[in-house]
Amino acid sequence: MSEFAALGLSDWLVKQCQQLGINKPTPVQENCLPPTLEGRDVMGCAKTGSGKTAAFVLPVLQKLSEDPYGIFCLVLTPTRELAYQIAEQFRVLGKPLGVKDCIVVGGMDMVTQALELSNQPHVVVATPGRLADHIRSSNTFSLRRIQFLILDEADRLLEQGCTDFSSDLEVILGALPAKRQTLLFSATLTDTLQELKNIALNEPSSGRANPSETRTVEELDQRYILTPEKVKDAHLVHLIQTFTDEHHDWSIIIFTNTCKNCQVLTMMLREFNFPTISLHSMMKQKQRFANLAKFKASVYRILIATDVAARGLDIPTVQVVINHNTPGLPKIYIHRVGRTARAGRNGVSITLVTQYDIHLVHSIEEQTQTKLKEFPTDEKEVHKILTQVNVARRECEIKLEASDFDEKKEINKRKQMILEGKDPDLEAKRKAELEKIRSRKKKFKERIQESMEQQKQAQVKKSIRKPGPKAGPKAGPKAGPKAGPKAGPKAGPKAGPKAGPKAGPKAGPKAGPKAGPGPWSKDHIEAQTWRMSTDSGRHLDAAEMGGFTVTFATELDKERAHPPFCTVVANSTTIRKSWRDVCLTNSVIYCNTRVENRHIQVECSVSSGGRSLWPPIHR
Ligand SMILES: Nc1ncnc2c1ncn2[C@@H]1O[C@H](COP(=O)(O)OP(=O)(O)OP(=O)(O)O)[C@@H](O)[C@H]1O
Repeated sequence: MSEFAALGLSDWLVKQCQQLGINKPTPVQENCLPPTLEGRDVMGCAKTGSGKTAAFVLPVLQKLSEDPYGIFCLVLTPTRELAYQIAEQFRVLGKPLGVKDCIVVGGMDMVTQALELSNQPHVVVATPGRLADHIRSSNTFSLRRIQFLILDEADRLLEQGCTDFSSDLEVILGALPAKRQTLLFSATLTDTLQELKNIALNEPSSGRANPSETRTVEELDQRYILTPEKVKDAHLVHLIQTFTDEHHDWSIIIFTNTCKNCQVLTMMLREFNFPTISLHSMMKQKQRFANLAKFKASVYRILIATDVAARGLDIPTVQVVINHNTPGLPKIYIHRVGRTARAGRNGVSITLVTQYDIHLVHSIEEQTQTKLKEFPTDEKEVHKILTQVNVARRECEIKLEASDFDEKKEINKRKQMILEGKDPDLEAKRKAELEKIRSRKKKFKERIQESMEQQKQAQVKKSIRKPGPKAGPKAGPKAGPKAGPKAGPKAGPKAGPKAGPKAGPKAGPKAGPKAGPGPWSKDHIEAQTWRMSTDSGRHLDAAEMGGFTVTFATELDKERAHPPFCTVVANSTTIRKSWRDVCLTNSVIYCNTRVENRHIQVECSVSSGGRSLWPPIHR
């Protein structure tokens, strides 16, 4: 007797399995088949590529063959591609039974789906959003008699990721009978265990093989490459070149974090003549299916995808998975790398890690209980192509910006809002209002910070003015230590506006009256000068070169329309600098003259379009 038969599977199904090369049950099938056939709820948690789909398809088909009617079974899954893959398994394994299935996913014609649903299919495979739409809008079908509810990638369906299924699930669960069998499957069930148990209603049998073992398969060689962000693409091109040179029949999936990045990388790799195709949620559904079909048929050997392809896809030819970005969550990593090394085959995963992602690698290693090994690369070769690759990428980015990619994104967003019953224009208005409030708050905060900074600087200035050993003999008779016992307290905090003229022998008439107490007075400039000198440890040099640090970027930013000019008078020499120069020198204005004394007299003003901008109080 075959091992499948020993688990309680009917002869016709055992034969069907054998025809498909499924001879010996995998551990998850061994654990899940008997309780499902007994009528119990089941939670099947097993590694990627371990045959979880057959673990629920086989018992459902057996039960269906005993009492066939429609709609008998509902399978929910997070992605459209996965829905088609599951439906195919029902069709292939249930061929002798003539199983009628119906796929209900977004991006496809709703009327056709409604017609198919009303024809009482045996099995409905759906993504939650579209099925909930049908339940809300139509009464031509009923899910009240279903025997099986299956949540594939159950943890994804329950978590609140970028797509939140919770409200759709509520609608769907409300349309189902309480008396049913619920089967929950994923390679990463642990995080959402309690919610899953609630959905299962009856205490579910756990189909987990061994909870303490590693969470990725042994056949997977898990590697990483530590790289600076800007060398990442060169590493990617080099890796693909190496793999395609060495293996003609290998397929590669590259995961990246955004649709735009996916598109840019696809364009860039095509520039290097790699047969590349993409899969992301901003593509039309028909295009998504077509691209996946071409990749499965090895017409294209490289698929660049977002996490829309991270779960469930079963493509045996995939030998390599490259993570162009390190996944933020270990479970996303587990699913991504699980696209290779499936059903006992070998595979390699390579994660490109920047210095900022090292902590992510640590948590991946902790969760998977596997240490990632470094992938040996020829750095010299990578650096040889660095400029070429980065230029190609930039060109592709420019091309994409020139296309209507961002516009399409907006249109898709609007469509999504309309589907969710929201008014896109109203939402846009609300968003703009929110943005205004946020920016007002931000400006307010900045102003407070600025004034605090000014207060601090004023204090620094006052403390500098205190006669100390550094002000020394050059600071003039009154400010220096020789000024006698009274010099200290007078030059101290109470010295205020008078500190300017008394600070040194060259204080001169110009500096005197204008050196008011306000934050934008030239005293302020001096304070800044001193602060910069001491901070940078170039106390004397800065003064000798006549360098003055002036902090006015926030004030000037508002005036970009008329490029402002900055006029500095240092020891009677006037220099005029354009705003651009000031920017380029990091707000340090350098005088042309060599200054003999550290106590330089400075006047600084900034004007724009004939108007004086700075300092606002004194000029
Ligand atoms: N008992 C078996 N013996 C050999 N191959 C099997 C067996 N059961 C399933 N398979 C094959 O293993 C492959 C992976 O199966 P499946 O897609 O169900 O994995 P999975 O556990 O659902 O993976 P994932 O977690 O990535 O969704 C399929 O190609 C399937 O046909």
